[in-house]
Amino acid sequence: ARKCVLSGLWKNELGSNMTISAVNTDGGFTGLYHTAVTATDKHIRVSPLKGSQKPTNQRKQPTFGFTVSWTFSNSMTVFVGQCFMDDKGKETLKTMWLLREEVSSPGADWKATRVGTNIFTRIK
Ligand SMILES: O=C1C=CC(=NNc2ccccc2C(=O)O)C=C1
Repeated sequence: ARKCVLSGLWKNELGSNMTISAVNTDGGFTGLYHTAVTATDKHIRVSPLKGSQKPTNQRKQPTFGFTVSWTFSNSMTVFVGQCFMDDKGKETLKTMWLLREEVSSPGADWKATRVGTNIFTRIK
């Protein structure tokens, strides 16, 4: 199939894994994000994710967004990107993210959000 599908198991260049459930008819999906980032020494590093993608009946390489609510910190990350498929059928999720940390006061708001890129490739 020439369609790039979000459901399944993915890993990013940090070594984090994410599992995305079946995408429902309105493009919604949920999943679990297992971070490789040792942000804290806590062992629980699986966090829930929720997102949506553009339907693939019209699109072959849909855009999507999802939010990870980290279970081990007061931070939140939103990812936005597109699902690409190369001519060999290999799928890649090219994303940018915003990581919002909880800060103690509005005066610290300026330093609360980080931005970056992540590339996810399919596992198995
Ligand atoms: O409280 C925190 C601090 C750092 C975090 N880094 N993980 C990420 C941040 C952005 C993109 C990917 C990841 C990842 O874990 O793969 C997560 C929660």
